[in-house]
Amino acid sequence: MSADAVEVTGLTYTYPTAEEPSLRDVSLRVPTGTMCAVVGANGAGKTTLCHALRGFVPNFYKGELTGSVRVLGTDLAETDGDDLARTVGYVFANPFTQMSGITSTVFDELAFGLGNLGVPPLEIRERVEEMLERARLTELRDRHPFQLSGGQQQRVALASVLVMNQPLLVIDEPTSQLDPQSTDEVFTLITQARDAGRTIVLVEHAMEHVAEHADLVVVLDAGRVVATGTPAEIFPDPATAAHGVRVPEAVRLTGELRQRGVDVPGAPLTIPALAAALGPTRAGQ
Ligand SMILES: Nc1ncnc2c1ncn2[C@@H]1O[C@H](COP(=O)(O)OP(=O)(O)OP(=O)(O)O)[C@@H](O)[C@H]1O
Repeated sequence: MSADAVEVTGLTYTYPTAEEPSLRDVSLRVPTGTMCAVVGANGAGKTTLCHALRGFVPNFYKGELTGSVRVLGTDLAETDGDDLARTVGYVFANPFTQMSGITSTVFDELAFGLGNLGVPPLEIRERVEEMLERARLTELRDRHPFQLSGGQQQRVALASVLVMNQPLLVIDEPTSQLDPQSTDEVFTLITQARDAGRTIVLVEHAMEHVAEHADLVVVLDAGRVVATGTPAEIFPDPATAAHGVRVPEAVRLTGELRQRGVDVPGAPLTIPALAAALGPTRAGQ
């Protein structure tokens, strides 16, 4: 297998009803076992890029696509839907879209995809029980998925994909409806998946978490990749905010402190790192 789980080369894509391309000559590589965050302003093309990694673009949405998308070394143009379902797990931004719509409990919702993949019933039970536990969903196991709150549905949607163990996970805004504690928990689950060797492509607006956990950040602006690098390379660069990306609070505060003449060493990305950079005496004053 290639060392890169994702290799996108010269990808340009236009939706059937659109006049302009939503992705323009996009090239990017995501090494296997890493977490890549895709960031950018509204309409930059983040979801469209996610769709391309799962083949929804152009197979479902149609439209015009040039360039290539390779996942785990295979060109998606030569892969059928069943193979892709085994290879790429996809978490939609709207959990309602994710729900199968035919199960009546959270337990069955988590089991649904495994059943479709032909996993034996005993193994399904074990894997679902373990996932419910890890995702702190055990208390909701007998509830109807449509009777849950938006945030609870979002956690169920993520868990129903994580339980399938595909090697590539494409996750579109998994924390948009979550409170801070649930957001932390979701990042724990995602980083555990990465640390277990799975590759993650993530669209996320919680930049503190992106800064702390992502290995790679790709900045999109009007369908183009305008920067790629580590969080430490991307966030302190003034060009990033100029592309409409909200930077972590620590980066903004560092800028303000420096404008006021405070010497902040390094490029802290998180509040604890900023406090540490300021040193025990100053932080304690
Ligand atoms: N089904 C569609 N048909 C036509 N145009 C579309 C379709 N979906 C998205 N677009 C257009 O493609 C561009 C990129 O949209 P996309 O949803 O990928 O951006 P995004 O970065 O995910 O935005 P957001 O942060 O608001 O979710 C936008 O100009 C949007 O209007």
